[in-house]
Amino acid sequence: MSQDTASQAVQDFFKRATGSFIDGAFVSEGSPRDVIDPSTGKPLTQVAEGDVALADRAVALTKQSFDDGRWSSMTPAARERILLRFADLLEQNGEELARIETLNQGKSINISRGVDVGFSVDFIRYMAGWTTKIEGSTREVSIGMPEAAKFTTYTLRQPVGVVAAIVPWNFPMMIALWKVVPALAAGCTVVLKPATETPLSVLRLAELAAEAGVPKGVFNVVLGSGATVGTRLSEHPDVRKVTFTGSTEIGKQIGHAAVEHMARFSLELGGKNPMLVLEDADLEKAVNGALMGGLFNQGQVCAAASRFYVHSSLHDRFCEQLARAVDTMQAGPGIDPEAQVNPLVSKRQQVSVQGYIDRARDHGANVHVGNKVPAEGFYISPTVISGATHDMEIAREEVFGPVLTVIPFDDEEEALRMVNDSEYGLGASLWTESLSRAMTMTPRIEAGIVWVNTHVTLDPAMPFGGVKMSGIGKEFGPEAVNAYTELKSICIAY
Ligand SMILES: NC(=O)C1=CN([C@@H]2O[C@H](COP(=O)(O)OP(=O)(O)OC[C@H]3O[C@@H](n4cnc5c(N)ncnc54)[C@H](OP(=O)(O)O)[C@@H]3O)[C@@H](O)[C@H]2O)C=CC1
Ligand SMILES: CCCCCC/C=C/C(=O)O
Repeated sequence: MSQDTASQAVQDFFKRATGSFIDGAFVSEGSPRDVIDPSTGKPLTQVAEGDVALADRAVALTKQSFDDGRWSSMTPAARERILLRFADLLEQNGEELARIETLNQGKSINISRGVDVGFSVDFIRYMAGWTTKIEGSTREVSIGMPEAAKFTTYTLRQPVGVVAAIVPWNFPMMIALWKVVPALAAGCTVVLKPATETPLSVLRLAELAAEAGVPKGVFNVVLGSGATVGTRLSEHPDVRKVTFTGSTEIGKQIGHAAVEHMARFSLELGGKNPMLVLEDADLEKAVNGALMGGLFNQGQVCAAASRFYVHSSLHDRFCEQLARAVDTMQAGPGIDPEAQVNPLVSKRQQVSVQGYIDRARDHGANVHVGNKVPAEGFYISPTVISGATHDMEIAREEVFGPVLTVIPFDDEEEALRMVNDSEYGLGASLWTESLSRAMTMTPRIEAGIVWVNTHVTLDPAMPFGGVKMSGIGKEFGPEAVNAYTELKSICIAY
């Protein structure tokens, strides 16, 4: 698709996408809301937001589409073919989707093309394969009464039913797919609520899923606020599984609401992800890793590196090289592929991140602010903080912005203690040239994923999800599909 065609396709889509996508069509009723371009702060388009009544209607249709078996009773091979077609359509319309994501979220078009679209296409193809590989097992049992009857037992994995997916604004389309595709692969039907700020790309996804052959009503998108639509979806008695990515605070509320009706839930929550740079690390690799792991998507990544424990022999050079790098980065809208610094998603996020930086300065840390950024739009210049201590807010709380906080250490045991001294446990990285140190230290780090000499490297086959306050459950791999199934035991006497 040429750039001009893609640009025209985006404008046509803005006209069509008037609101939620339910039972195969856009719904225009509801309260109008401007969708903002973060690079200007001005409206891109407008959508109608739904309310509790629309959420109820969407759940009812999603339940009907599960109960009548239009999806769950299809053969696994037929579902797999539809999901593969969905991946093909995403790829064919990739430039349009990437533009929608960049215009709405603010991120670099390079990330939208390579990650939000590119990774998603690979992810769907990987997950489609599991559709035909969902397995139970036979079990040898020792049940008594051998003279009266013999027994055979086995397990079945069956789709859990209606899934509610509630997703954030940092990777609106990709994180939605991380939930919708394994759920569909398992035979579930899905109602999805995007973040208020970023409703657009998932609406286009829903259209493409329908075009690929996902039957009407099997994948619905309801727009609306977290307080109304989000709360209703998480407490709705017909929802059998809630899957959420976002803040720990809201994750806890969703977990409590789901437990009220014993719905299953998975929570992919915040992080305060450490990068531990040992004395023998390759400094250049570690600096590049910090820039990538900490500033990718303007640090609006749950697994972003945000606290850096660096051996004191490397600390000053590490900080200097980070500072030099941020001083040269050019800011601009995400749609400009040359711009290395892009706006954050919203004014709210800009204000929140700036607050963390200002308070770190007030608490006595050294704050090095990078190259200047435009006054219009929601920009924050990449910032390197040194001279902070491990107990300061900036070293403990999730900032979710382009802020790198560097803390020196001399003793590896003390560094490991600081790494683990966090309520979070999503991702962590260890930087060392010693295989032996890597093998010894990685099991001791409290995180769902530990990288060595890399950070935020993901693959659809590698389980992803945190420990402690970073969440419950895993995305990716066969674990993700199994998380949308119930395991049933069958026991036959004969
Ligand atoms: N793990 C991650 O990837 C993410 C972590 N975060 C962290 O959270 C901070 C705040 O971001 P924020 O956008 O407020 O995150 P939230 O957790 O509030 O939002 C995530 C999603 O949950 C919805 N939601 C909000 N309240 C409820 C509710 N009571 N019941 C059900 N759903 C709800 C939101 O809807 P709505 O948009 O309408 O409020 C959105 O769709 C960030 O600074 C960051 O630290 C944020 C996003 C992603
Ligand atoms: C595939 C490269 C990076 C993806 C980043 C994923 C972030 C997830 C999240 O914030 O939840």
